[in-house]
Amino acid sequence: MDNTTTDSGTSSARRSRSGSPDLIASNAGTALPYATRSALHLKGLVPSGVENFAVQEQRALEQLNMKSTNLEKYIFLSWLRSTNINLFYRLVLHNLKAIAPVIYTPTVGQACQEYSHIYPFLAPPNAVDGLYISLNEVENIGEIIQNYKESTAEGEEPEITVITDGSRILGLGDLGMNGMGIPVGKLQLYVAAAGLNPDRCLPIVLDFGTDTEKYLQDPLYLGIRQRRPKDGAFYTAANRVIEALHSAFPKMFIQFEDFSTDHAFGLLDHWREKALCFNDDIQGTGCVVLGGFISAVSQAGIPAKDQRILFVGAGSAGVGVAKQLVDYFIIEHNIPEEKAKAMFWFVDSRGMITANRGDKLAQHKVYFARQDNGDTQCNSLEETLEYVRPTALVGLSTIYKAFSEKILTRLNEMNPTARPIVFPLSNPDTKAECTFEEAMRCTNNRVLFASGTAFPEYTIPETNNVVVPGQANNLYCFPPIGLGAVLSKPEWITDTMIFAVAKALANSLSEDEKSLGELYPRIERVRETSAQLAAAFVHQAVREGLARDDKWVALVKANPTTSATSQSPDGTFSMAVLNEVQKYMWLPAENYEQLRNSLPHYHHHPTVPYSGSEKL
Ligand SMILES: NC(=O)c1ccc[n+]([C@@H]2O[C@H](COP(=O)([O-])OP(=O)(O)OC[C@H]3O[C@@H](n4cnc5c(N)ncnc54)[C@H](O)[C@@H]3O)[C@@H](O)[C@H]2O)c1
Ligand SMILES: O=C(O)C[C@H](O)C(=O)O
Ligand SMILES: [Mg+2]
Repeated sequence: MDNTTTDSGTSSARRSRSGSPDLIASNAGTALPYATRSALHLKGLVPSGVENFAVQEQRALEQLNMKSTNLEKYIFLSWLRSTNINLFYRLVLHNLKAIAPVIYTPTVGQACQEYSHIYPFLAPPNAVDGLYISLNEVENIGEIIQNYKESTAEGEEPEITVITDGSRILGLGDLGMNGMGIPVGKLQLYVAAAGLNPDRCLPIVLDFGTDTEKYLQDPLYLGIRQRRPKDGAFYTAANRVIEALHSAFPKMFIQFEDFSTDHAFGLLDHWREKALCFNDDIQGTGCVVLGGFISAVSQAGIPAKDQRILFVGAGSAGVGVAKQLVDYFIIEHNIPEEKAKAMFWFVDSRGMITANRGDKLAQHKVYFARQDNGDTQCNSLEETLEYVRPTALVGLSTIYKAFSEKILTRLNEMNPTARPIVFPLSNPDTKAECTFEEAMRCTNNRVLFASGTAFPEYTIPETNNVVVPGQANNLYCFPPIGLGAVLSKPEWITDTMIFAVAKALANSLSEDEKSLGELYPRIERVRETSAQLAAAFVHQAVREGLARDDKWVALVKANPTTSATSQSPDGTFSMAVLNEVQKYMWLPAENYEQLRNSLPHYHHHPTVPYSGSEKL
């Protein structure tokens, strides 16, 4: 029994994946059938009750609900994922609305801040969470990748990685190595929302130091204790890692996540046509906001061309989103680029962004800098609001309550006929520009609202009507983009592929959601919408002639949708492609036999006989 393991053989437990399926599955624990217990010499070592997975799940839910804080829930769920991944995903999928805020924003933000303090004692070889690549080990990247390969099952190369350097985690700043919680959390959403195989998901943190003194001084901090490298050294090291990953796993989809804005654009520009990659904060956010914005514009009560959109925050997210919206006005409303661009104003920490403001603008801000302001400069959001008189306010500033009640009230007054659009998108909730309740109260409940972190429903006091706020979080988009890319394998990811997904998102609202004026599908339906959005992506990748997977190219060509062109995607897809996408999507096993059959077989390890007829 040299390979006995207490792991379920999953991404978080890769190293222990050597052994027979029964050995690997042995942490099904109380669901282990009697015959298997006997064969594995486990008789008497587990309680005698043999349970089915549904009962186990009930116990897991009970234990989860015993935790009094969300951070405790996060720790419990991490432990469950490391010890029984099948049960973990059953629980997540059956309780997505309640659990998403624990494994994702907002709790994941707190978990990252505490990452070095809550790091579990289950370490390799019993659990491998992902790769921690230190700046001082970059020259040994070949060895690190080799170690990783040895820890995975044969034929289970990663098909997707989320990679960060922890330098801009949500709106919380530079968390250094502690940022690993984000790739781990994003990949859980990949599995839950889009059915990526958890064994083929690879979280990576580039542990390149931190400029946050608190972590450098924290005795429990688990990253390297040095300040971040200068730009040149950063790019040399980051590119070296990505080159090595790309050459080891050429088909792997790479998602850049939560890099500080100064490097986010640089990395994307360098890699976007060289590898199958995308930046979630720039492109994924652009996609999700465009999807909801299309719905908001259609309900606002003024023509799209009359929208005046004020962005608060001009980082990777703000500029990424605004560029997607410009494309939308050009493609969909035939507005020339200069006119479309002129529908946008930006405020950053120094006030309204203008070409003649007197400071040297960062390169990514230049495109949107106003040229038509004459001598007018606005130093604050309040002043800019009065100057622009916007119809829409989009917050990607990381500034908590930047949309004060005064700002929201003025916005409402400025738009007596059109419904104002308010998107406070900064994460987590402690950085959100306003709450749903504030936006509703200050606009006489007229607001078209979506936030980055989910806010509670609001009951209108006068009518007792319950209104559900939208969640404009890239969680609706990165899972289907990744899934569509993994399936169709385009040479690279174009803006029009992202556009197709945004359109599919806008199209995905149910009649019920539409009739209630909602801007996003309900989170409970995210698996369904992910499949649709991935199908739209695959169609577009083939339409653009960039898809490289013959099976998907043939399927799309045999089932084309006629309404779209490669330059003007409309998010449509065929049922044939949708059905195939759905077939690919991973689901946790329903019972022990299914779990066992889904596990890889290894050479040199006998399989313990399993009596399929045994009653569970
Ligand atoms: N909802 C989503 O899906 C989603 C996706 C990506 C990013 N985000 C959020 O967007 C936020 C910003 O991310 P980023 O990568 O663009 O970060 P960033 O730090 O590069 O950008 C922040 C921007 O806000 C500006 N700013 C700072 N203080 C300001 C002030 N007082 N008034 C006006 N502007 C001010 C900065 O000048 C900068 O332009 C984060 O909170 C992140 O969580 C949300
Ligand atoms: O992680 C999220 O919740 C969304 C986004 O990628 C962000 O950086 O805030
Ligand atoms: Mg992010």
